[in-house]
Amino acid sequence: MILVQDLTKEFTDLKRGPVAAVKNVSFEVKPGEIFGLLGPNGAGKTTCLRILSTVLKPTSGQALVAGYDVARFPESVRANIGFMSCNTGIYDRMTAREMVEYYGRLYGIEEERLQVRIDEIFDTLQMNEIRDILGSKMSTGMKQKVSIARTIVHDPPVLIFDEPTSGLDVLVARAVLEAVANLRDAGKCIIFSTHIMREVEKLCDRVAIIHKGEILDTGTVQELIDEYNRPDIEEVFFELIREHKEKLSLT
Ligand SMILES: Nc1ncnc2c1ncn2[C@@H]1O[C@H](COP(=O)(O)OP(=O)(O)OP(=O)(O)O)[C@@H](O)[C@H]1O
Repeated sequence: MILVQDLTKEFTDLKRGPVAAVKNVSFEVKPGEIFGLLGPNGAGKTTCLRILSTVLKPTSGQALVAGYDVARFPESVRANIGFMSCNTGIYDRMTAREMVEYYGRLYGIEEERLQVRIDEIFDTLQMNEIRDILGSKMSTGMKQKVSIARTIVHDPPVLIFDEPTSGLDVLVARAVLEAVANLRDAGKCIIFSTHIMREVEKLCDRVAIIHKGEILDTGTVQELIDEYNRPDIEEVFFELIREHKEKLSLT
């Protein structure tokens, strides 16, 4: 469903010169799987997800999403993905239902089907009590539910979540994680970036640890714990980053 091979993205930064935000990254994500990208600030997670969602073009390498090459068939890729970050916008002057309808229409969903789909989503995400509330009157939790609803309104097979719980309180974050897990159980192919170890432990079927644009290792949480003989994923993470920093300082 997602196949990334040797993906590299370089930016030209006025102060720092050329910056390789993503370096020869490769991984695969299957339907019914949540693949985590775990990395500190500036690791390259957002750049990688922006390439997958066709906002940025790769400098080299290849990424296939739902069978389409992101550089050659961006429109087909966009029809097959839903993208959500922590600051996915909510319009103040629209109600929850109007917002989800608006995005459904942008995706060209035929009206009758759209209404059925929205009823279905509002039931599953338990949003019926907020359907007529305006964006300006919503709590953060309500806004996040609307963001998830608009991300999945066209029922895409691939979902991309870029730190979706950033800045949320524990209750709202938990509801978001539950919604993501339910989408996985419904067979979606999900990529999920985070710097929160607990989210990886609870949610991700496999995880790639990323630092300075490079994937340092990939596996299930248990595989990584066993491979590095550490008590938990946090310790694996710090060990890998320490080794990588050491390696970079020698080159
Ligand atoms: N448009 C740009 N121009 C120049 N450098 C950029 C640009 N976008 C990102 N970078 C650099 O690329 C690197 C990776 O950034 P990216 O935003 O992908 O990291 P991240 O893992 O998502 O971190 P964060 O959690 O802070 O968002 C950083 O060094 C960043 O400064």
